Amino acid sequence: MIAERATVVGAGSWGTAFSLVLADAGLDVRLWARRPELATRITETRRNGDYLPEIDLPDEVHATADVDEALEEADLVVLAIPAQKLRAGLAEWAPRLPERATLVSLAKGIELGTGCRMSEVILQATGVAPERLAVVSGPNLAREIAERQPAAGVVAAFDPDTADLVAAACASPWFRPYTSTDVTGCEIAGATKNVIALAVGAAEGLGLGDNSKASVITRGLAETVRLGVALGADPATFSGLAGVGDLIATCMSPLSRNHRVGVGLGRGGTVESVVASIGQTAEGVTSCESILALAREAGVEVPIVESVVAMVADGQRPELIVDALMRRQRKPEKA
Ligand SMILES: NC(=O)c1ccc[n+]([C@@H]2O[C@H](COP(=O)([O-])OP(=O)(O)OC[C@H]3O[C@@H](n4cnc5c(N)ncnc54)[C@H](O)[C@@H]3O)[C@@H](O)[C@H]2O)c1
Ligand SMILES: O=P(O)(O)OC[C@H](O)CO
Repeated sequence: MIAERATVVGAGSWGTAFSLVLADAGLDVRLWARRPELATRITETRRNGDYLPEIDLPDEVHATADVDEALEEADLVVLAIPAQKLRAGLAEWAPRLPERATLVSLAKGIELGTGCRMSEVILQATGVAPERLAVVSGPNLAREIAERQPAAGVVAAFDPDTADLVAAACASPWFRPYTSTDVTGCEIAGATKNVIALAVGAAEGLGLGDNSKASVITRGLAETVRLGVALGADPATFSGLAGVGDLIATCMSPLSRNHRVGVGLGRGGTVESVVASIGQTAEGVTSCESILALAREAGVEVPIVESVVAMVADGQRPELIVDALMRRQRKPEKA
């Protein structure tokens, strides 16, 4: 089976960029925008002025705010709304999903309150069989993808045939999807790197240099692997595109919203003011608390995640956090 028609739910940065990926791979794409006026503007200008203003969208991308029109004959339904909004959003979409459509999650977060990964939220909210679900992750900053800069990603699914189907639907000369069956690993890596990027951004905002940032990235990877493995992930996933690949992109790029929020906090801004000034989703801000809760439940130490929670949720100053991390008990690196 091949996918011919896709619906992308959510016309933000990544939903818009991914609709272009699918169109370049040869699919007919419906891009659903929550606001009818945005759908109209995209149709009229062939651009999404709110999120990717300089990018011309291919003719195969059709914007709409009508759920039924968006879903008509969809082979793939790609979910590109923020993690904390997904369950509520799916309540509206679930009863209208085409019976055989494959669902694809793009969100990189962990649900607050439940600790659910996005695949778990989707399965619970829609009741679809796990074989009909895939997750796309990797170092995929929306702007660079939309500019068609060459990049690779990972399509993870419980069923290898589903991973192949979705990979075929997004493959192009400039987007190279690899496949995986480690859904848990890709999701934990994708959500946790956002939190590590907040810490790295804060270090940058404090004026610290590359040694400090590389140290946080590397130890952040160590705690991500510990958490992922405790939750059943394959350790190899974390040295792949969804792991170290995305960690590097998000921690180092000024395009990353999580990195930028971290920089703002390091410079002394409040969470509210920094997040408002960016005006887009920075998943680490909300998911840091749910990731910490998951880690505590699994009995895993995640000191950097804990520090980010102290900074984001408890308003602690980043300088104090650096000090606390540096004063931790010495131990073997691999512990
Ligand atoms: N932007 C990227 O580079 C990128 C890359 C890979 C993954 N992601 C992930 O994709 C997800 C979406 O991120 P984004 O960058 O598109 O965010 P964004 O802030 O750019 O856009 C979010 C979109 O979701 C819509 N939305 C918000 N609440 C909604 C609701 N209740 N119901 C329906 N729609 C709602 C918004 O209107 C907006 O169109 C996040 O989990 C993010 O981590 C983003
Ligand atoms: O802009 P961010 O921080 O949400 O990161 C975007 C992507 O997840 C990078 O792969």
